[in-house]
Amino acid sequence: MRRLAVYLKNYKKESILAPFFKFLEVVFDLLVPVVIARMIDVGIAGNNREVIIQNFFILLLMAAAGLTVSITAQFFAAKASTGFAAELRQAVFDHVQSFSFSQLDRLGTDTLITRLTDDINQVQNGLNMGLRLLLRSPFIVLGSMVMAFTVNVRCALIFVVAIPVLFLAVFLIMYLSIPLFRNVQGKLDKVTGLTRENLTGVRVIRAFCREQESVAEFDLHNRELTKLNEFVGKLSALLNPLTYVLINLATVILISRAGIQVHLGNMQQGEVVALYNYMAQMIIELIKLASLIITLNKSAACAGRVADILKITPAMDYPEETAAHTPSACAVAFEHVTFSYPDTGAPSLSDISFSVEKGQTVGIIGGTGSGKTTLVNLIARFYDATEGQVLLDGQNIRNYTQDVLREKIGVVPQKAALFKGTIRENMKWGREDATDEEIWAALSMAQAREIVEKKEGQLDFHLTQNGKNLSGGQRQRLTIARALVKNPEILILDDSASALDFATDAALRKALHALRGNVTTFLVSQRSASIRHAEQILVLDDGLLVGKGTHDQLVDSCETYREIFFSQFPEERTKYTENHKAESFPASKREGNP
Ligand SMILES: Nc1ncnc2c1ncn2[C@@H]1O[C@H](COP(=O)(O)OP(=O)(O)OP(=O)(O)O)[C@@H](O)[C@H]1O
Repeated sequence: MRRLAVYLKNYKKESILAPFFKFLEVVFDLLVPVVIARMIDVGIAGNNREVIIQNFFILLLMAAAGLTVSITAQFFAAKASTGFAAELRQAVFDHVQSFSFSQLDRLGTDTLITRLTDDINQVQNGLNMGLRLLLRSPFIVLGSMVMAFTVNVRCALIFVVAIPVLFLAVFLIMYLSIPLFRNVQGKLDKVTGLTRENLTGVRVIRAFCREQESVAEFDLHNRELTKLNEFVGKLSALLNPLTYVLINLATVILISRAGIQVHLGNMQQGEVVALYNYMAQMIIELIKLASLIITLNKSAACAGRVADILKITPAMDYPEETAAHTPSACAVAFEHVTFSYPDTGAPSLSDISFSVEKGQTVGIIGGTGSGKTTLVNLIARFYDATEGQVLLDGQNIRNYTQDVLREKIGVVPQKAALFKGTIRENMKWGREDATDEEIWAALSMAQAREIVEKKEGQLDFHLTQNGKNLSGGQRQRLTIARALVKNPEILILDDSASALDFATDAALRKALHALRGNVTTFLVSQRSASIRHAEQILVLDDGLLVGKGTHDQLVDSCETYREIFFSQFPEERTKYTENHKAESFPASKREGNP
């Protein structure tokens, strides 16, 4: 909680004024029984009309004043809590942005969504209630006791016993339910995760007729959440009957004691009514306090979860300034790089070494899960190598500031991600000050010009969330264009042409070829045709670099490459086998010549 308090610093005034006005309301509330007692004992008992009317107007005035201060307190509490929640949400969101991919993988998106939304809402709710009621209820309870002493000391002693017993009951329930609220939020993470997965994959679910299984799984987790919520709810609900029983017991004792005192002539009826009123106020306040404590419990559990996120220090640190270095002819080099994803056993890349000259086009090929994406992710420093080092322009990648690094590298990820907004806005993610001409040039190069020209409003065409109003191939071409707008020194296309037809893929490669000299390009692909003409091809197999060289060199020397290539070009296998035979058994040998 203390970690979160800093986000309240801009709302100090509101955080003080809200309980202050609530305190004024308490004062008015505590004076009401005294005025009523005077009305009864002086006005009614003495048949004094003037006193009755006078006190009636005093009560009206006190009610109006009470209402005004109550609304004012509500206003300040709402202002402080909504402002606090907005700042906290922003801070958590900003903090999450600084997490490394490993940290994001480990935490998972679902829990981050719950913490940024539901958890922060619960904290906001708790703060709002806390500012208004946390002081009011104890004020009223203790104030009632003090006022009871001013009315009759003997009877007031009942309050002295009743109040600690009541507080003990409230504390006990609180102690039992706090840890359970954390579990509830954990289960909510699971339900959020399932909701997200099922809604984003709804088409696949329907295509595979998995609706029933999805519903059953959701049902199971939803029921678990409900069960736990019910249990916590029942535990919390105990609070009301428990406080009622205790307070009613105290009331019975109070009335029987006070009745005797009135009978003996030591007390007046109005004073008994006042004492009863104080007891009634206590009941109401304790009930409010009980529900406040439930809300505060929930809110404390959620605040803890939010604070846990803020506590995480970003695993990836960047220097303040990029270290000075002499430019190298080598754009990218890997020196004995090994990489393991967090919490996984075997490394996804083992002892990888290669170097790439500036302006070269590098093809990366290998089977599914062989480590292609992992390798290019290390070039963009989405992850840090577990062992060995990655060099950019002859300098360790860790010595670059984040901005310099991001400026140097343009990445087109495997999954084309576009954002809600116009095409122009999406293209400008590459470079904020890109002109329309530059955007069109990038679109042409990415074979996306025609797509945009056909759309209403062209660059002003509105993309829906995730670019869902485009086809998969169209989205891919736009993401390639976005990376090209950036004009990076190193361009990484991670299987970015997989949804393109062969002709478009070939045209794209031709256009990228024209970039040579300026840009070092990494082309990850499962298609041999896409990388065949690269100056250097890296062949991965199960995290190992099993071949590097040109296409011809690899066909001769690398079994894995040969297999991939021949599986896609079977006619080449026949040619290769024949040539190979011819080399092994030259014509002279076959004819039996020496
Ligand atoms: N975020 C992750 N956490 C844990 N393991 C991962 C993660 N991403 C990939 N892996 C594992 O690392 C290995 C290499 O994965 P990678 O995505 O680099 O393969 P790839 O060659 O790009 O595959 P594909 O051609 O299918 O895209 C795989 O065994 C995969 O299961």
